Amino acid sequence: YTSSPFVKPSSGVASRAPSTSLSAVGKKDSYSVTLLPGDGIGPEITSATVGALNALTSHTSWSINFKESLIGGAALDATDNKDAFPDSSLEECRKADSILLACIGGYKWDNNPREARPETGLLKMRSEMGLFANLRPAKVLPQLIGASTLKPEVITGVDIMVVRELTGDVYFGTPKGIDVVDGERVGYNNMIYKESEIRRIARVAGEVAMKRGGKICSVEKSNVLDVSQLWKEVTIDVMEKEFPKIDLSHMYVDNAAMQLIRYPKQFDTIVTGNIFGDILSDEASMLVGSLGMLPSASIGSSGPGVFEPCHGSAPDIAGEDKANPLAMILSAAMMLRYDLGRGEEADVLERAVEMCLDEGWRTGDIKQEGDGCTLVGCKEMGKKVEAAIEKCMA
Ligand SMILES: NC(=O)c1ccc[n+]([C@@H]2O[C@H](COP(=O)([O-])OP(=O)(O)OC[C@H]3O[C@@H](n4cnc5c(N)ncnc54)[C@H](O)[C@@H]3O)[C@@H](O)[C@H]2O)c1
Ligand SMILES: CC(C)[C@H](C(=O)O)[C@@H](O)C(=O)O
Ligand SMILES: [Mg+2]
Repeated sequence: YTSSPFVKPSSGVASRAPSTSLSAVGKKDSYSVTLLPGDGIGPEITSATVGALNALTSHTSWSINFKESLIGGAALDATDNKDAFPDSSLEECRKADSILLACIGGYKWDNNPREARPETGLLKMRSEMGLFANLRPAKVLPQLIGASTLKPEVITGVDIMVVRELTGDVYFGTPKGIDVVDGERVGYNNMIYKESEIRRIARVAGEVAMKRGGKICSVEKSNVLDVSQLWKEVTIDVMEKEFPKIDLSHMYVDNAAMQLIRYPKQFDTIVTGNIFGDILSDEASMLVGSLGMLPSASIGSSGPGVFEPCHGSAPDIAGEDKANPLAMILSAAMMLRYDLGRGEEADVLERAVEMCLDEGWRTGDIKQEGDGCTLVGCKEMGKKVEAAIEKCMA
């Protein structure tokens, strides 16, 4: 399709996200994809994404078979609040070629005990499936320059890949809990990284950066934290021995949070731990214009990857047909490229998203007053993407 005059080479969000040697199942005639719609806006954006993928595969010789599974609050509701990621879902995920996840969480489950929270299901999935690397590209599209709260000259041309470690850090460290000590409650979590965990995420960052600008900024807090000191030492060692061409720099996370706003163009690839990556990637979404535009790929050293927007279940707009489905659709493009070995079709999907933006369709999160664009809902945005795909494939 890239030979079609209509399909310009994509400059899309995920297209600068190079495939790594991780996860890919490669080309097949028929792929099985497990869908995890989850909670809140999840079912709405999933439906738009499946519509876009079906529009795409109606023109290809290969197909995708979708099977839905439960995660998050939806799984808690179905299991009498027992499990936010039941074994049946894990099995479905393990045997699929790839997995598309929307988002989890919501007010209804916010007061559940930790083990019965939707978030616990998401963490269980990442951990059980060994998805230690989370790639979160933040590429500013020219069509959305006005959607950011930052000045155009600060964000034009920004193209950052956040490589976030996903199965370690305070998220998983033990001991953890809330105990009573000396008559008062004390809450604690443990920020912990093994050398091997740092080494493998540094390797992913090296691989990713070699296919991008060749520059890595490792973000930590080694001026204060021992775990960050180890992070820094191991990262330096990996780059010196395995990626000598990489231009490696180091930044404390507090400074990085500031620099991302001050001069984001200084960054190419950022490698960082789980909690810092979580925070910095949400921050980076405002360079792009909206959290509703940020896709991600969660991958491990083998088995299927999970492709998921960076945002949550947006309970404030759930069920109102207001959600932006583009982050999930762009996550599907990452799935095509990384897991399914279908880079050309991933280009088409990204190009279709850009065409919709060129045509002026905007969900509320990316609509500006006086921008001359047309406000659409989640469903309609999905249909516009489908129509753009038809034009691309014609
Ligand atoms: N990966 C995930 O599933 C994930 C990620 C983050 C938060 N969460 C969960 O989601 C719930 C809500 O968390 P939160 O409010 O802090 O974060 P959120 O990402 O759900 O929402 C933050 C803000 O961004 C908006 N937003 C997010 N995605 C959008 C989209 N696609 N289109 C338009 N607007 C969008 C929301 O309306 C809200 O105003 C919590 O239960 C949280 O734990 C889940
Ligand atoms: C919901 C939560 C567990 C999750 C995280 O912290 O990783 C979310 O914020 C994300 O970014 O995917
Ligand atoms: Mg987050």
